[in-house]
Amino acid sequence: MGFTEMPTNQYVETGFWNFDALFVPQQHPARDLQDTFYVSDPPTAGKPTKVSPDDKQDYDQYFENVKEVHQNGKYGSIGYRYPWSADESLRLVLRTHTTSVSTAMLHKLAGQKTADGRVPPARYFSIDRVFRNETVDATHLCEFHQVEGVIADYGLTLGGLMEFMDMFFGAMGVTDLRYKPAYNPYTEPSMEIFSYHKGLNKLIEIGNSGIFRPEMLESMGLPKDMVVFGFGLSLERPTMIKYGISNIRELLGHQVDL
Ligand SMILES: COC[C@@H]1[C@H](c2ccc(C#Cc3ccccc3)cc2)[C@@H]2CN(C(=O)Nc3ccc(OC4CC4)cc3)C[C@@H](O)[C@@H](O)CN12
Repeated sequence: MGFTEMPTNQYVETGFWNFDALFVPQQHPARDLQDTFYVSDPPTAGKPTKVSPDDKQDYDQYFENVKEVHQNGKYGSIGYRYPWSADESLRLVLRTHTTSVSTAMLHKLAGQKTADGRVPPARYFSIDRVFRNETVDATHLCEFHQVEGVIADYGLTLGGLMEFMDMFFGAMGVTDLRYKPAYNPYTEPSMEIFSYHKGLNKLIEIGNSGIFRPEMLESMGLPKDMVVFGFGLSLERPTMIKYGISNIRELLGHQVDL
């Protein structure tokens, strides 16, 4: 479907890339210790800097834009109006979603211009480990594999996102999807995606999606008329359903024949 794989081989992120750049406020519960693993050594990282000589991006301006959009609002948003802390944004975490990588890829895209001076459309995907300080039980571990896709283009609509999700899941034989309004700090509108599972005789949640907010996209320098879809699901849930596995531990480690 034209997606390029994202480089997701870095599990430790700053709060900046995992939360602040996604317009997740510093008081958001997802940033609490009961949800996020913080790395204590080293406790913080330096401010984001150029990743390679051909990196055209102005990271100082990006950092200022993120601070401003949280603290006072920007780009037509009233923001959250709280004193944004640079130190808090530089704390290190085990990434709670691969959307931190999608953010870095979109920021890099914003620095690219085609001959007509426009940021080119792009499609990125990743499938990799994410870490959450969850209470471990039969279906939850402190980590899971997130499948994520991002589509950046001009003139995209919410109906188009639904149509794409119908195609994406349709390719796996999952049809007749239902969409339910949801909330993510970084996407507005957001939708949970459901499908009726004949075997389980009930509607099951098969993913989440949304349109990234201007507070996130314009802060990184993407043009106002560029729209970006994001969607995600896990690898463990479909695997457990497909193979009738009730305990998530059966997916990992040595198989113990009882
Ligand atoms: C803390 O839980 C997060 C995880 C995981 C998840 C949720 C959201 C995203 C996302 C996202 C996103 C949204 C907007 C922009 C960018 C990314 C990614 C993974 C699954 C997402 N879920 C999930 O995978 N369910 C699922 C997926 C597929 C499936 O069968 C396949 C079709 C054949 C069956 C089930 C839904 C639930 O399991 C949910 O309770 C658990 N979710």
